[in-house]
Amino acid sequence: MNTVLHVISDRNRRRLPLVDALVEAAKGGADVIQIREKKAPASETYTQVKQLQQHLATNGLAARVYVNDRTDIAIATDMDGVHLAAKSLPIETVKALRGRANWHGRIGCSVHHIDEAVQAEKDGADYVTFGHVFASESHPDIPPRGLYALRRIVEALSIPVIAIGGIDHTNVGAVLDTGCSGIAVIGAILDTTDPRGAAEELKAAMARADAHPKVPF
Ligand SMILES: Cc1ncc(COP(=O)(O)OP(=O)(O)O)c(N)n1
Ligand SMILES: Cc1ncsc1CCOP(=O)(O)O
Ligand SMILES: [Mg+2]
Repeated sequence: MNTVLHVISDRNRRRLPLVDALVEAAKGGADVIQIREKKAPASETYTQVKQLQQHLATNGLAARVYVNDRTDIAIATDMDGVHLAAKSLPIETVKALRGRANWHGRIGCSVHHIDEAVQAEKDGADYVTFGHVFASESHPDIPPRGLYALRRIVEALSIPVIAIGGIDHTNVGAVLDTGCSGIAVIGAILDTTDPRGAAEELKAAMARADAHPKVPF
């Protein structure tokens, strides 16, 4: 069964212009591209999403596009999903908005502990992301939470669990061995001058892992 690769944008951790880097990642096999620009005004994120959607369509790329936090932009641009962070609207509220807008995107959220993960599933999240699993440049002051904690969350939940934090082609096999449904990365793809090659390398390592995700993403 396939596991998925999410690539998350970070304007401070990329070598190429951001949209170009994300399109290259999609060419290399990224399944989901998430626009995560916490400090950008709505109009800027909206424009970035539109550009990315257009470039993916022009290149015939099937990668799905998600946005971090901004349910309004997800609905306005008919995105494939929204990823809710700790300070985002509550899951139940976003589900209600989804229904009212007749939008069909998925709603995921970040969790940092098993209790939060169980609660997110109860609240109706379509998937959760747990991390950071390994040391990550994004969280230099917080100790990594590790593979054991990831495995416990996978075992406890019936929705897909995506792993994040410090994941690359050298350790992705151990991550997928937990039964999680996929991975999310920034540095392994964006912090390179060849995001396409890096995505291909990571997808090849994922394929070699012969993973058996508990649930498909
Ligand atoms: C797929 C995916 N997983 C995790 C994150 C991290 O979310 P973040 O915006 O950092 O959320 P909080 O840590 O603030 O709760 C993500 N963006 N995407
Ligand atoms: C946003 C986020 N949340 C937990 S770890 C992380 C950063 C992931 O980046 P990298 O893949 O470079 O460790
Ligand atoms: Mg975070």
